[in-house]
Amino acid sequence: MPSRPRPLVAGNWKMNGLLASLAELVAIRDGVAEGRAGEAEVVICPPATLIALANDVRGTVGIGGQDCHPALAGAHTGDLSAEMLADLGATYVIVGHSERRADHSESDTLVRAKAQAAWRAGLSAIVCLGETREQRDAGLTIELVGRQLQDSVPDGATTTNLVIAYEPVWAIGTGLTPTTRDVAEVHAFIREKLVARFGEAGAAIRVLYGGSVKPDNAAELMAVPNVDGALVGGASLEAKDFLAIAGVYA
Ligand SMILES: O=C[C@H](O)COP(=O)(O)O
Repeated sequence: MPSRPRPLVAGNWKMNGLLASLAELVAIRDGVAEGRAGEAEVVICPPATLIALANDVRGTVGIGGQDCHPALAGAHTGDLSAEMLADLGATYVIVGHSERRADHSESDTLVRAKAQAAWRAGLSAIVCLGETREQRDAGLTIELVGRQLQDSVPDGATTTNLVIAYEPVWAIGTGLTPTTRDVAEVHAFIREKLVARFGEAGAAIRVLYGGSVKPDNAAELMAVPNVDGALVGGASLEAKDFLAIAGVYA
C-alpha cells in the first residue's frame, strides 16, 4: 500500500485581491517557512492578475490559477490558457469549481478538457466536485459526485497531476459544513472510485474537503478518513486564519 499522501492546504482567493494583498501571501510564506504548516504542502490560487507577482514572493508556497481554457491559444477573449499560467510560475490550476460550473455553465465535459489542458501544460489539476442543497436533500449526493468524478477527470490521472476537491455547494461561503460522517461517506466513495479507476495511484491521489473551512473546524474536518487537506476560500484571504488552518498539520 502506498504511504499516506502529503496533505495539501490550498487557498482560493477567488475574485479577491489587489496588489496590497500580496502582503498576506508574504505572511503565509513566512509562516510556512517557520514550520507553521508542518508537513502540509501549501498553495495559494490568487486571481490571475497577481500570479506573476505572487510567484516572485512565494518562497515554498505553490501558486495556482483558478481556471484555464482548454485550448493552447487562440481567439478566446478574456480567457487564459494553462500554458500562460505555467509561464507565470503556476504549478496548479483549479478546474470545475462550482462557481465556474454555475456562473459559466461549465459541463463535466468542459471541465475534463480543462484538466487535460492543465496536464498538457505540466500543471496539476485540482478538480472540484460537489452537490447542491437540493441534490443532497433529494439523496442524490453520491450519484452526482460519482458522475462528476467519472466525467470531469480524464484518464491518466496520477498522484502528481490530479487533486480532487469535494466541495458541497451549499457549504461554500455559508458557514455551514456537512457532518464529519457525511464528509467521511463522500470521501470514502471518492477514494473507492479513484482506486477502481487508477489503481495504486488512486489510493494516494489527494482528496481535499472545501466549504467553510475555518480555524475552529479545520482539525475536526482534516481528521476525517480520506481527507487529505483543504481547499479554503474566505479564510485564505487572511494569513492568520489560513495559517491556523494549515497549522492542523504542524
Ligand atoms: O474554493 C474554495 C471553496 O469554494 C470554499 O470557499 P469557502 O471556504 O469560502 O467556503
